[in-house]
Amino acid sequence: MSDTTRKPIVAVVGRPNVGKSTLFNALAGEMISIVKDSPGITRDRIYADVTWLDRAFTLIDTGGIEPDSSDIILSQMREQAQIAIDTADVILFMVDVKQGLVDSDSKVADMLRRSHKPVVLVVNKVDSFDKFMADVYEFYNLGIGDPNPISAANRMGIGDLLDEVIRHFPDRSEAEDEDDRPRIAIVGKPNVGKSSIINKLIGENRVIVSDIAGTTRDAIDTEVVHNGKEYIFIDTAGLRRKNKIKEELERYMIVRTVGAVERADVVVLVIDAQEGVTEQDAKIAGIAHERGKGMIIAVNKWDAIEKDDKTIYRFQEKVRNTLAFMPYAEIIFISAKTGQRLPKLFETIDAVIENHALRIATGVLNEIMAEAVAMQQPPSDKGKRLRLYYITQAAVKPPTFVIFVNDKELMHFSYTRYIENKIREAFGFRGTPLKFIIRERKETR
Ligand SMILES: Nc1nc2c(ncn2[C@@H]2O[C@H](COP(=O)(O)OP(=O)(O)OP(=O)(O)O)[C@@H](O)[C@H]2O)c(=O)[nH]1
Ligand SMILES: Nc1nc2c(ncn2[C@@H]2O[C@H](COP(=O)(O)OP(=O)(O)OP(=O)(O)O)[C@@H](O)[C@H]2O)c(=O)[nH]1
Repeated sequence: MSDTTRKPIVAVVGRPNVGKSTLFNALAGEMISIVKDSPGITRDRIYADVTWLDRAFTLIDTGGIEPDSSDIILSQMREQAQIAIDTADVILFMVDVKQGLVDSDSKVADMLRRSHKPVVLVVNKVDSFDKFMADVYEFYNLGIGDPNPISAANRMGIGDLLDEVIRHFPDRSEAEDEDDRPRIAIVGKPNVGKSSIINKLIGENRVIVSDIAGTTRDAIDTEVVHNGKEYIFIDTAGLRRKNKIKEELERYMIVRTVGAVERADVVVLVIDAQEGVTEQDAKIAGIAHERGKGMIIAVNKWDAIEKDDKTIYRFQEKVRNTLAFMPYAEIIFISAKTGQRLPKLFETIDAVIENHALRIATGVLNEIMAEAVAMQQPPSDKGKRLRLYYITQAAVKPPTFVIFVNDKELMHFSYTRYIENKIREAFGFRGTPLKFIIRERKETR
């Protein structure tokens, strides 16, 4: 059974105007796998899911704004590069053959080289290989390996580039047995209390806290031992920066969140009880939903608001409405300050980890489906009735089911949802999304 977590992350870094967005659009436009069931989530160009050959990865664009002085460009490129170093498995460093080699490129290249992360150097705007190849060689001076010439606008050289990128991905078989400790990402807007929660969890459990050796990225990973079990907490705190414009801050938040969520099994989305649930929270939740992660919504600072006996239900209803695309999410009301219900948070994390990796035997699944079909007749169209032949669980993390039917067109979303509800009634699966793949099989009788 396959485990569908941990897609590699590829981050694009480069000066303004080198063509990052153009490359992004070329890759995302043709190869993006669109996830259709996240209503209310607008996808901006900050990240995209890309598939090349048989490998899927998440592409992140760390750039965005157009500063006007070269000082600002350099400092912002450094920040972009740092984010890429922190979150990516492979960094695409993009330069422009028309602008040639500029000083800030060299400085960023030094930084990337020191990180020891795999870097793929992309030289864009090579619209004619004959004409510009001599200029491409100049970029060997950056000292970060072979330049890969492309023309993003004309979609030339992109296949070779992707081959090169994929070559640097961690080996799949190695990656699988590398580490089976559950990974929990703590995500949320700035200032909601992410660090406070992690500190409190660590404090209460008197644990070994270590910055796990290796790459810089892991510096934000914290090992926690609770009841004799080991967990890895992935922290996205510390995004508050001075003098940042709102859009820019939002981009950093999303990039960091995608990076953390991608590496996690379970996501704890922290919401500030004082502020209530917001669209920004929904955007962050959407990232976890699209990636099929286990989901816990922790409403923090519960100590700080005035309450009567209905407050909790009203709050819960608001969260459910705003995050209506993830009815499976667990909700818990906590206070990092007083420690209220933090032990419950650990219990919830344990339960969600278990549900996210739960496997159900095929025989039992088919019994449940047969019962469900008997209780509510499948839909029909133009005299043809939907028939459900067989169901089996094909994967965990998240639990993924394949249903074989006579005609895919007849399998309406609402009937799939009905089957899903029956499976949830039987097995719970609280806190985890379930995926359904509908396959057609010829009439057997
Ligand atoms: N000739 C040529 N022009 C290109 C190519 N790729 C992109 N451009 C042009 O370069 C300009 C900048 O491209 P963008 O993709 O917006 O660059 P960017 O790196 O995303 O820029 P920022 O958003 O400022 O970071 C646009 O005018 C593109 O049309 C290419 O392969 N050849
Ligand atoms: N009243 C109350 N205040 C809290 C609670 N948790 C955190 N705070 C306060 O909220 C502020 C932000 O807490 P942090 O833990 O730094 O929040 P964060 O989400 O890590 O913030 P960033 O680093 O910006 O991402 C601090 O002043 C905390 O003391 C809580 O449960 N109750």
